[in-house]
Amino acid sequence: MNALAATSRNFRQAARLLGLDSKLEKSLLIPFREIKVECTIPKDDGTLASFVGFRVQHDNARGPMKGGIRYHPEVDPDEVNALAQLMTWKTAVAAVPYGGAKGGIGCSPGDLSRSELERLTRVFTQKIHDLIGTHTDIPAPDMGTNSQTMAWIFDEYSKFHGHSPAVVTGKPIDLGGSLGRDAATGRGVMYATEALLAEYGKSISGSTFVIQGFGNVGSWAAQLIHEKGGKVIALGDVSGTIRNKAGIDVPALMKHRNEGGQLKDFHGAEVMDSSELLVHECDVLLPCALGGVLNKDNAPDVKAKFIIEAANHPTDPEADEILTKKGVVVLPDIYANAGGVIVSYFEWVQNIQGFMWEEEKVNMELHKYMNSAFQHIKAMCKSQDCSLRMGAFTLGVNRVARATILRGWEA
Ligand SMILES: NC(=O)C1=CN([C@@H]2O[C@H](COP(=O)(O)OP(=O)(O)OC[C@H]3O[C@@H](n4cnc5c(N)ncnc54)[C@H](O)[C@@H]3O)[C@@H](O)[C@H]2O)C=CC1
Ligand SMILES: O=C(O)CCC(=O)C(=O)O
Repeated sequence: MNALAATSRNFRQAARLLGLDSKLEKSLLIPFREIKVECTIPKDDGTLASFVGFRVQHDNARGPMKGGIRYHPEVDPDEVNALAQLMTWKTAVAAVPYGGAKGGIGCSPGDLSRSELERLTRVFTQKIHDLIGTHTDIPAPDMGTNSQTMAWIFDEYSKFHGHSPAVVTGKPIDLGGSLGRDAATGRGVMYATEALLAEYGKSISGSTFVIQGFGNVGSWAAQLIHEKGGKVIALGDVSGTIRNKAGIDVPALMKHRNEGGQLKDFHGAEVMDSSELLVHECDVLLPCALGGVLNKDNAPDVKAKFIIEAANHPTDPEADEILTKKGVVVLPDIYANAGGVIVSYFEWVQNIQGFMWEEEKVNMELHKYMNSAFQHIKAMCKSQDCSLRMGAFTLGVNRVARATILRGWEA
C-alpha cells in the first residue's frame, strides 16, 4: 500500500472513532496547498541537470506549517503528501503550535557534489521562497538533508526577505540553530522507548535492540540507547548490515563512521544479510530509515516484542494488523519521532526571542513534552479502547479538528 493510502486510512479510522463530521473529515484530508517546481542547475562539468522539487502544505489550523525537506531518489508527490499529513497529526500530538508540511527533491544526494547540492538547494528556495516563511511554513532537515542544507535555505531566503533565521530549523549553531537539535529526534526516540518499556516493567538497560538506518536519527538513537545500557545487537544502513550478539560498541562504530568507514568494514561485528535485519531476534526493533519497510511479506517473521517507529510510516497497515495479532507492541511514528519537531519548535522560539537556551534546558523540555504526549496517548487508548497508533491518531486529529471548528468551520 502506498504511503498516502496508508496514512489516509489511519486518518479515516481515527475520524470514525472520533465521530467526526464527514465534511470536516474530507476537508482535513485535502492538503492546503501542493507545490511542484522544476529545478535546473549547472553540474560541475558544465552540463545542465533538472530535478523536480515538492512542498506540500497540509494544514495550518493550529499554526504555521512545519516539516522537513527530503533529498532522495524515491521522493514523489504521494509520498510527500503522506509525510505532510503525518506532520499535521504529529505536531498536534506533540502539542507544539504548528500545522504540517513536507518537501523534497527527487535526487540522489550522494551522487551530487557539495557545490551541486548548494546550487540545487538555492534554486529550490528561489522557487518556493514566497510560499514559506517564519509564520507560514518552516522547513527543517529530513532524509538526505542536514544543517548545511538549512543554512543555504536560510541564506537564499534572506536575500529576498531580509535576515530571517526562524524560516528554517535544524540550522548550524553558528547561524541560530538550537543546541540539542541534531540529537533531538534520536533523543526523543530514546525517551519514547523508555516510557513504553516502563509500561511493561522493562527498561532500556538489559534490553536488546536492532536498528535500521545509521543517519541522523539512527546514529543518535543508537548512541543514547547504548549510553542507557541497552545492547544494540544488529544495525544496518545502505552500505551494509552488521551484528554482534554481545552488543555493538556504538561509540567505536561512530568513530569508524565519522572517519569515513562503512558499516561492513567495522571490525567489532560480523556482516550479515540485510534482508535478515528487520526479522532479527531482539526485544526492540527501531526502523530509522525508509517508509514501508515492514509489510505483509516480512511482518509474520518479525521477532521483536516492541517496534519504535523512529522513521516515518515504516509499517504499512497490513503489517500493522499482522503485528497486532502477533502481540507485537508498535509505538507510532507521529509520537515516537516527534523529538525532532519539538526541538525545532524550541529553535524557532529562541530565534524569535533572540535568546539562546542551554542544552540542558532543551533536553529537559524535550523530555517533558515527550512524557506529556505519551500520557495523553495512553488516556486516548483507554477512552477509545484502541491501539497506540489509533490513540496517537485520535489525539492528533481531535486537536486539529477542534482548532478548525474554533476558527469558524461550519458544516
Ligand atoms: N532528521 C530528523 O530530524 C527526522 C527524521 N525522521 C525520519 O527518520 C528517518 C531517517 O531520517 P534521517 O536519519 O534524518 O535521515 P539520514 O539521511 O540522516 O539517514 C538515513 C539513514 O537510512 C539509511 N538507509 C537508507 N536507505 C536504506 C535502506 N534501504 N536500508 C537500510 N538503511 C537505509 C541510510 O544509509 C542512512 O543511514 C526518515 O524516515 C525521516 O523521515 C523523522 C523525524 C525527524
Ligand atoms: O523538525 C521539523 O520541523 C520536522 C522534522 C520532520 O520532518 C519530521 O518530524 O518528520
